[in-house]
Amino acid sequence: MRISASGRKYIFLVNPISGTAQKSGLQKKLLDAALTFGVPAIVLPTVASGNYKFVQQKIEEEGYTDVIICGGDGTVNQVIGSLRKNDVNFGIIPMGSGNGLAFSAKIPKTFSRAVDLVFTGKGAYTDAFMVNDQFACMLCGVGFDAKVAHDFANQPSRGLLTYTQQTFKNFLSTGTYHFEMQVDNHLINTESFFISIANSNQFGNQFTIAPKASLDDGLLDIVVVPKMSKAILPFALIQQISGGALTGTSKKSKDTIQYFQAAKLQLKNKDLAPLHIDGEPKETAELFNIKVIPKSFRLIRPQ
Ligand SMILES: Nc1ncnc2c1ncn2[C@@H]1O[C@H](COP(=O)(O)OP(=O)(O)OP(=O)(O)O)[C@@H](O)[C@H]1O
Repeated sequence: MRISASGRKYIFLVNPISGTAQKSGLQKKLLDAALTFGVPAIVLPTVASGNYKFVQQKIEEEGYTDVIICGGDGTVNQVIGSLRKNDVNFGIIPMGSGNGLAFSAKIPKTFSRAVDLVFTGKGAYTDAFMVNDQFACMLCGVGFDAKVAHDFANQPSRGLLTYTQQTFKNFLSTGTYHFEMQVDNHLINTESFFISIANSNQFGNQFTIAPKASLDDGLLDIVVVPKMSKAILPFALIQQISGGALTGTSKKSKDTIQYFQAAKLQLKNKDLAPLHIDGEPKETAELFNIKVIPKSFRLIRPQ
Protein backbone atom coordinates (compact mmCIF):
# COMPACT_ATOMS: atom_id res chain seq x y z
CA MET A 1 0.00 0.00 0.00
CA ARG A 2 1.29 3.48 -0.86
CA ILE A 3 2.30 6.06 1.76
CA SER A 4 0.56 9.47 1.76
CA ALA A 5 2.39 12.81 1.74
CA SER A 6 1.24 13.29 5.33
CA GLY A 7 2.61 9.88 6.29
CA ARG A 8 -0.82 8.95 7.62
CA LYS A 9 -2.53 5.65 6.92
CA TYR A 10 -6.14 5.01 8.00
CA ILE A 11 -8.22 2.11 9.28
CA PHE A 12 -11.96 2.83 9.38
CA LEU A 13 -13.94 0.56 11.71
CA VAL A 14 -17.66 0.52 10.93
CA ASN A 15 -20.25 -0.79 13.40
CA PRO A 16 -23.05 -2.25 11.23
CA ILE A 17 -25.70 -2.02 13.98
CA SER A 18 -25.03 1.25 15.86
CA GLY A 19 -27.59 4.08 15.83
CA THR A 20 -30.19 4.20 13.09
CA ALA A 21 -28.08 5.54 10.19
CA GLN A 22 -28.13 3.51 6.99
CA LYS A 23 -24.61 2.09 6.42
CA SER A 24 -24.98 0.72 2.89
CA GLY A 25 -22.58 2.51 0.58
CA LEU A 26 -20.55 3.76 3.54
CA GLN A 27 -17.41 1.80 2.65
CA LYS A 28 -17.32 3.36 -0.85
CA LYS A 29 -17.91 6.87 0.55
CA LEU A 30 -15.03 6.47 3.02
CA LEU A 31 -12.64 5.06 0.43
CA ASP A 32 -13.59 7.81 -2.07
CA ALA A 33 -12.90 10.44 0.61
CA ALA A 34 -9.52 8.84 1.38
CA LEU A 35 -8.68 8.96 -2.34
CA THR A 36 -9.64 12.65 -2.48
CA PHE A 37 -7.32 13.40 0.45
CA GLY A 38 -4.57 11.19 -1.07
CA VAL A 39 -4.42 8.93 1.96
CA PRO A 40 -4.26 5.11 2.01
CA ALA A 41 -7.18 3.57 3.88
CA ILE A 42 -9.00 0.32 4.55
CA VAL A 43 -12.50 -0.24 5.94
CA LEU A 44 -13.25 -3.11 8.34
CA PRO A 45 -16.34 -4.05 10.37
CA THR A 46 -16.27 -3.75 14.16
CA VAL A 47 -16.75 -6.88 16.26
CA ALA A 48 -19.37 -7.40 18.97
CA SER A 49 -16.81 -9.17 21.20
CA GLY A 50 -14.71 -5.99 21.48
CA ASN A 51 -11.56 -8.01 20.77
CA TYR A 52 -9.45 -5.82 18.47
CA LYS A 53 -6.24 -7.88 18.47
CA PHE A 54 -6.60 -8.21 14.69
CA VAL A 55 -6.50 -4.40 14.33
CA GLN A 56 -3.58 -4.12 16.75
CA GLN A 57 -1.68 -6.60 14.59
CA LYS A 58 -2.40 -4.55 11.46
CA ILE A 59 -1.23 -1.35 13.17
CA GLU A 60 2.00 -2.98 14.30
CA GLU A 61 2.76 -4.85 11.08
CA GLU A 62 1.47 -2.41 8.46
CA GLY A 63 2.09 0.98 10.09
CA TYR A 64 -1.43 2.39 10.32
CA THR A 65 -1.44 5.78 12.07
CA ASP A 66 -5.14 6.59 12.44
CA VAL A 67 -8.08 4.46 13.59
CA ILE A 68 -11.45 6.00 12.77
CA ILE A 69 -14.54 4.67 14.52
CA CYS A 70 -17.86 4.87 12.67
CA GLY A 71 -20.30 4.14 15.47
CA GLY A 72 -21.44 5.27 18.90
CA ASP A 73 -20.01 5.40 22.41
CA GLY A 74 -20.09 1.64 23.03
CA THR A 75 -17.92 1.07 19.97
CA VAL A 76 -15.68 4.01 20.84
CA ASN A 77 -15.15 2.49 24.31
CA GLN A 78 -14.24 -0.95 22.98
CA VAL A 79 -11.93 0.26 20.20
CA ILE A 80 -10.05 2.89 22.21
CA GLY A 81 -9.93 0.66 25.29
CA SER A 82 -8.26 -2.07 23.21
CA LEU A 83 -5.88 0.06 21.15
CA ARG A 84 -5.03 3.06 23.35
CA LYS A 85 -1.51 1.78 24.06
CA ASN A 86 -0.74 1.86 20.33
CA ASP A 87 0.75 5.05 18.92
CA VAL A 88 -2.27 6.05 16.81
CA ASN A 89 -4.78 8.89 16.52
CA PHE A 90 -8.42 7.98 17.05
CA GLY A 91 -11.19 9.66 15.07
CA ILE A 92 -14.97 9.38 15.33
CA ILE A 93 -17.62 9.60 12.61
CA PRO A 94 -20.67 9.86 14.93
CA MET A 95 -23.07 7.06 13.99
CA GLY A 96 -24.41 5.95 17.34
CA SER A 97 -27.57 6.69 19.27
CA GLY A 98 -26.02 9.15 21.73
CA ASN A 99 -22.49 10.00 20.47
CA GLY A 100 -21.59 11.54 23.84
CA LEU A 101 -17.81 11.60 23.43
CA ALA A 102 -17.99 12.87 19.83
CA PHE A 103 -20.38 15.72 20.66
CA SER A 104 -18.49 16.62 23.82
CA ALA A 105 -15.34 16.87 21.67
CA LYS A 106 -17.25 19.11 19.19
CA ILE A 107 -16.82 16.60 16.38
CA PRO A 108 -19.35 17.60 13.69
CA LYS A 109 -22.66 15.73 13.48
CA THR A 110 -22.74 15.98 9.68
CA PHE A 111 -21.09 13.02 7.95
CA SER A 112 -19.10 15.01 5.36
CA ARG A 113 -17.77 17.49 7.95
CA ALA A 114 -16.80 14.69 10.34
CA VAL A 115 -14.98 12.94 7.47
CA ASP A 116 -13.14 16.16 6.54
CA LEU A 117 -12.06 16.55 10.17
CA VAL A 118 -10.54 13.06 10.43
CA PHE A 119 -8.40 13.72 7.34
CA THR A 120 -7.39 17.29 8.16
CA GLY A 121 -7.39 17.34 11.99
CA LYS A 122 -4.74 16.43 14.52
CA GLY A 123 -4.94 14.11 17.51
CA ALA A 124 -5.27 15.92 20.84
CA TYR A 125 -4.47 14.21 24.13
CA THR A 126 -7.69 13.23 25.89
CA ASP A 127 -8.35 11.84 29.37
CA ALA A 128 -10.05 8.54 30.11
CA PHE A 129 -10.78 6.76 33.37
CA MET A 130 -10.95 3.35 34.99
CA VAL A 131 -13.96 1.91 36.80
CA ASN A 132 -12.32 -0.84 38.85
CA ASP A 133 -10.51 -2.68 36.02
CA GLN A 134 -12.76 -1.46 33.18
CA PHE A 135 -11.85 1.31 30.72
CA ALA A 136 -14.16 4.31 30.25
CA CYS A 137 -13.71 7.39 28.11
CA MET A 138 -17.06 9.16 28.18
CA LEU A 139 -19.18 8.72 31.29
CA CYS A 140 -20.28 6.01 33.68
CA GLY A 141 -23.26 5.95 35.99
CA VAL A 142 -25.02 3.98 38.69
CA GLY A 143 -28.78 4.00 39.24
CA PHE A 144 -31.51 5.32 36.96
CA ASP A 145 -29.38 6.12 33.88
CA ALA A 146 -27.77 2.68 34.05
CA LYS A 147 -31.20 0.99 34.24
CA VAL A 148 -32.11 2.88 31.05
CA ALA A 149 -28.85 1.65 29.41
CA HIS A 150 -29.65 -1.95 30.41
CA ASP A 151 -33.21 -1.76 29.02
CA PHE A 152 -32.07 0.08 25.87
CA ALA A 153 -29.59 -2.70 25.08
CA ASN A 154 -32.46 -5.22 25.11
CA GLN A 155 -34.57 -3.35 22.54
CA PRO A 156 -34.77 -4.53 18.92
CA SER A 157 -34.17 -0.98 17.62
CA ARG A 158 -31.59 1.66 18.60
CA GLY A 159 -31.49 5.44 18.11
CA LEU A 160 -32.70 8.50 20.04
CA LEU A 161 -36.41 7.60 19.88
CA THR A 162 -35.88 4.19 21.52
CA TYR A 163 -33.61 5.80 24.12
CA THR A 164 -36.20 8.47 24.94
CA GLN A 165 -38.95 5.83 25.26
CA GLN A 166 -36.84 3.81 27.70
CA THR A 167 -36.02 6.96 29.70
CA PHE A 168 -39.71 7.86 30.16
CA LYS A 169 -40.69 4.29 31.00
CA ASN A 170 -37.99 4.08 33.68
CA PHE A 171 -38.71 7.56 35.03
CA LEU A 172 -42.18 6.40 36.08
CA SER A 173 -40.94 3.30 37.88
CA THR A 174 -37.53 4.31 39.24
CA GLY A 175 -36.72 4.40 42.94
CA THR A 176 -33.60 5.62 44.70
CA TYR A 177 -30.44 3.86 45.86
CA HIS A 178 -28.10 4.32 48.84
CA PHE A 179 -24.47 5.18 48.18
CA GLU A 180 -21.43 6.13 50.24
CA MET A 181 -18.74 8.07 48.42
CA GLN A 182 -15.22 8.90 49.53
CA VAL A 183 -13.86 11.90 47.61
CA ASP A 184 -10.65 13.57 48.75
CA ASN A 185 -11.23 13.91 52.52
CA HIS A 186 -15.03 13.96 52.30
CA LEU A 187 -17.37 11.10 53.03
CA ILE A 188 -20.74 11.57 51.32
CA ASN A 189 -23.74 9.44 52.24
CA THR A 190 -26.61 9.83 49.84
CA GLU A 191 -29.89 8.31 48.73
CA SER A 192 -30.02 9.16 45.05
CA PHE A 193 -31.74 8.48 41.75
CA PHE A 194 -28.36 8.23 40.08
CA ILE A 195 -24.74 9.30 40.19
CA SER A 196 -22.88 10.14 36.99
CA ILE A 197 -19.10 10.22 36.78
CA ALA A 198 -18.13 12.04 33.63
CA ASN A 199 -15.14 12.80 31.46
CA SER A 200 -17.37 14.10 28.64
CA ASN A 201 -19.88 16.83 29.40
CA GLN A 202 -22.85 14.73 28.29
CA PHE A 203 -24.71 11.42 28.05
CA GLY A 204 -25.07 12.13 24.32
CA ASN A 205 -27.52 14.08 22.15
CA GLN A 206 -26.35 17.28 23.92
CA PHE A 207 -27.86 16.15 27.25
CA THR A 208 -25.08 17.93 29.16
CA ILE A 209 -25.37 16.40 32.62
CA ALA A 210 -21.85 17.66 33.47
CA PRO A 211 -21.71 21.04 31.70
CA LYS A 212 -18.32 22.05 33.16
CA ALA A 213 -16.54 18.85 32.11
CA SER A 214 -13.38 19.10 30.04
CA LEU A 215 -11.85 16.20 28.11
CA ASP A 216 -8.31 17.10 29.14
CA ASP A 217 -8.32 18.68 32.60
CA GLY A 218 -7.21 15.56 34.49
CA LEU A 219 -10.49 15.60 36.43
CA LEU A 220 -13.77 13.73 36.51
CA ASP A 221 -17.07 15.56 36.97
CA ILE A 222 -19.33 13.92 39.55
CA VAL A 223 -23.07 14.61 39.50
CA VAL A 224 -25.22 13.30 42.36
CA VAL A 225 -28.97 13.45 41.73
CA PRO A 226 -30.51 12.94 45.19
CA LYS A 227 -33.91 11.72 46.25
CA MET A 228 -36.46 14.44 45.55
CA SER A 229 -40.06 14.67 44.41
CA LYS A 230 -40.52 13.38 40.85
CA ALA A 231 -42.46 16.57 40.18
CA ILE A 232 -39.28 18.59 40.83
CA LEU A 233 -36.73 16.18 39.32
CA PRO A 234 -37.19 17.15 35.62
CA PHE A 235 -36.73 20.85 36.50
CA ALA A 236 -33.62 20.13 38.56
CA LEU A 237 -32.20 18.16 35.61
CA ILE A 238 -33.04 20.92 33.11
CA GLN A 239 -31.28 23.43 35.36
CA GLN A 240 -28.25 21.11 35.55
CA ILE A 241 -27.97 20.51 31.79
CA SER A 242 -28.44 24.18 30.99
CA GLY A 243 -25.32 25.13 32.93
CA GLY A 244 -25.37 23.72 36.46
CA ALA A 245 -22.66 25.34 38.58
CA LEU A 246 -20.17 23.35 40.65
CA THR A 247 -21.55 23.04 44.20
CA GLY A 248 -18.59 21.39 45.94
CA THR A 249 -18.80 18.26 48.05
CA SER A 250 -20.63 19.80 51.01
CA LYS A 251 -24.38 19.44 50.73
CA LYS A 252 -26.03 22.86 50.68
CA SER A 253 -29.67 21.84 50.81
CA LYS A 254 -32.02 18.92 50.24
CA ASP A 255 -33.49 18.55 46.74
CA THR A 256 -30.46 20.01 44.97
CA ILE A 257 -28.13 18.27 42.58
CA GLN A 258 -24.57 18.07 43.88
CA TYR A 259 -21.86 18.70 41.30
CA PHE A 260 -18.11 18.58 41.93
CA GLN A 261 -14.81 17.47 40.38
CA ALA A 262 -12.12 15.04 41.52
CA ALA A 263 -9.35 12.91 40.00
CA LYS A 264 -10.50 9.79 41.86
CA LEU A 265 -13.19 8.50 44.16
CA GLN A 266 -14.42 5.39 45.87
CA LEU A 267 -18.10 4.55 45.67
CA LYS A 268 -19.90 2.02 47.87
CA ASN A 269 -22.98 0.81 46.03
CA LYS A 270 -25.03 -0.32 49.04
CA ASP A 271 -28.17 -1.37 47.13
CA LEU A 272 -26.31 -2.82 44.12
CA ALA A 273 -27.70 -0.18 41.77
CA PRO A 274 -27.15 -1.05 38.09
CA LEU A 275 -24.03 0.22 36.30
CA HIS A 276 -23.31 1.51 32.81
CA ILE A 277 -19.97 2.44 31.33
CA ASP A 278 -20.00 4.69 28.26
CA GLY A 279 -23.69 3.87 27.78
CA GLU A 280 -23.18 0.10 27.76
CA PRO A 281 -24.82 -2.04 30.46
CA LYS A 282 -22.25 -3.64 32.78
CA GLU A 283 -22.36 -6.02 35.72
CA THR A 284 -22.62 -4.00 38.91
CA ALA A 285 -20.48 -4.30 42.07
CA GLU A 286 -20.58 -3.35 45.75
CA LEU A 287 -17.52 -1.13 45.47
CA PHE A 288 -16.13 0.99 42.65
CA ASN A 289 -12.67 2.53 42.59
CA ILE A 290 -12.79 5.19 39.90
CA LYS A 291 -9.69 7.04 38.74
CA VAL A 292 -8.89 9.37 35.87
CA ILE A 293 -6.15 8.44 33.36
CA PRO A 294 -4.82 11.84 32.25
CA LYS A 295 -3.89 12.15 28.55
CA SER A 296 -4.81 8.55 27.89
CA PHE A 297 -5.23 8.67 24.09
CA ARG A 298 -5.16 11.05 21.11
CA LEU A 299 -8.54 12.04 19.66
CA ILE A 300 -8.87 13.97 16.39
CA ARG A 301 -11.04 16.92 17.39
CA PRO A 302 -11.37 20.63 16.62
CA GLN A 303 -8.71 22.57 18.59
N1 LIG B 1 -20.28 -6.28 14.15
C1 LIG B 1 -21.10 -6.10 15.20
N2 LIG B 1 -22.26 -6.79 15.29
C2 LIG B 1 -23.11 -6.63 16.35
N3 LIG B 1 -22.86 -5.79 17.38
C3 LIG B 1 -21.72 -5.07 17.33
C4 LIG B 1 -20.78 -5.17 16.25
N4 LIG B 1 -19.75 -4.35 16.50
C5 LIG B 1 -20.00 -3.74 17.68
N5 LIG B 1 -21.18 -4.17 18.18
C6 LIG B 1 -21.83 -3.74 19.43
O1 LIG B 1 -22.81 -2.77 19.13
C7 LIG B 1 -23.19 -2.16 20.35
C8 LIG B 1 -23.73 -0.76 20.14
O2 LIG B 1 -22.79 0.03 19.52
P1 LIG B 1 -22.72 1.60 19.71
O3 LIG B 1 -22.56 1.92 21.13
O4 LIG B 1 -21.69 2.07 18.78
O5 LIG B 1 -24.14 2.11 19.20
P2 LIG B 1 -25.31 2.80 19.97
O6 LIG B 1 -25.54 2.13 21.30
O7 LIG B 1 -26.45 2.86 19.01
O8 LIG B 1 -24.77 4.28 20.19
P3 LIG B 1 -24.38 5.11 21.54
O9 LIG B 1 -23.49 4.22 22.36
O10 LIG B 1 -23.71 6.34 21.04
O11 LIG B 1 -25.68 5.38 22.24
C9 LIG B 1 -21.96 -2.23 21.25
O12 LIG B 1 -22.28 -2.98 22.39
C10 LIG B 1 -20.96 -2.98 20.40
O13 LIG B 1 -20.19 -3.91 21.15
